[in-house]
Amino acid sequence: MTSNPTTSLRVAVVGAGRMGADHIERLHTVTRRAEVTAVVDVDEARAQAAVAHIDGASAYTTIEDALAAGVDAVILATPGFLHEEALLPLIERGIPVLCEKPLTPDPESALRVVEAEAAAGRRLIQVGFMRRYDAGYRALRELIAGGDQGELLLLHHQHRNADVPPGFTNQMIIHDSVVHEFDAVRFLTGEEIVSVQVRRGKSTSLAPEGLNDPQRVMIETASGVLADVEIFVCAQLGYQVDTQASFERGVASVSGAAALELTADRTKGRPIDASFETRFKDAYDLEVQEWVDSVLTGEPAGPSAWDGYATAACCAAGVASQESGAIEPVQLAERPALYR
Ligand SMILES: NC(=O)C1=CN([C@@H]2O[C@H](COP(=O)(O)OP(=O)(O)OC[C@H]3O[C@@H](n4cnc5c(N)ncnc54)[C@H](O)[C@@H]3O)[C@@H](O)[C@H]2O)C=CC1
Ligand SMILES: O=C1[C@@H](O)[C@H](O)[C@@H](O)[C@H](O)[C@H]1O
Repeated sequence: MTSNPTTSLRVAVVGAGRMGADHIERLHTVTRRAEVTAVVDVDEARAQAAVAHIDGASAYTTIEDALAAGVDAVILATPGFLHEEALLPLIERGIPVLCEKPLTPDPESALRVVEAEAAAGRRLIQVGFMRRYDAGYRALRELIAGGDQGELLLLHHQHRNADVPPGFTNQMIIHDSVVHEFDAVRFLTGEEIVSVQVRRGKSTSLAPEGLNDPQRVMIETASGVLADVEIFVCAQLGYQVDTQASFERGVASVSGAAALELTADRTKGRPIDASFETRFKDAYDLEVQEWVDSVLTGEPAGPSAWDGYATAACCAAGVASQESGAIEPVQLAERPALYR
């Protein structure tokens, strides 16, 4: 796209499920300089329902049909294992994409996407790591970079979901959920992750068949910062994503609890969010706005396909460690010049 502040980006949202529907609403009601002109879903009724209240938007069952009608950019919100087959043709056609995380679930397919983009010679893909747009995570990153509290030594993450659908597997707990912490650790420290260890302990009886929940993940960065993650996706209590950082001279916390502490009805406390849609609403809004603006100006700025690949490599180490219990090294290919 050429730089023109009055242009309105014609966006196709591919996948009108839970996250796609949230992005469609955001584009329609919050985002400036963009409009939803197409919704693509293999479930035709779902695509039609998603556009019913949006003037000028049409429903499709294939990306090709939507592109033929004229689209400037795509938000890809199909399940992660379907991302590669959608991304490769979009890269070939030079269409910018905001791809929901994970870029792809495994490093081999993620590297194919990176290589295709590097061959195209320009950044077209932004990955939906929305924590990079959260005010708390941004402030923590600045604190770490500024060094006022001394060196960062440890990060502690709690990532709790109320529940997950049947069929959610041990592998998914890593590449659908912990992938956010892999990216957050890389974002906060500015370092690559060198090893991952996962311990599966006692499991809640409330997890779907075949899922160990919670699990404990230990991450080590290139300079030796250790980050631990409690990932607990059937925690019942609501949606909770918090991080504490221990420095040489202090501790800083990122917490979603913005509400007042209230003492009433024999209870003292703060409400927590029910789901990611509310906990990270401001972050998703900013993520999509900055992506739209970067497409319009032709200056990509958000998390890249390389970030998607590097986190997929961490996921592979995590999945290997779920079986071995060992500290598994993260193997990375050479970073193409496009991402340096
Ligand atoms: N950033 C975040 O916090 C979150 C990100 N996500 C990510 O968003 C993506 C979608 O997840 P959900 O919305 O939870 O899944 P979902 O299962 O609710 O929706 C997926 C949709 O894609 C459609 N679909 C499947 N194959 C398709 C194809 N070939 N072409 C077009 N449509 C197709 C399905 O019919 C369905 O409507 C995933 O990558 C997931 O990891 C999901 C939740 C939160
Ligand atoms: O991306 C997300 C979901 O796909 C994932 O399943 C959840 O665990 C995360 O908290 C949410 O942000």
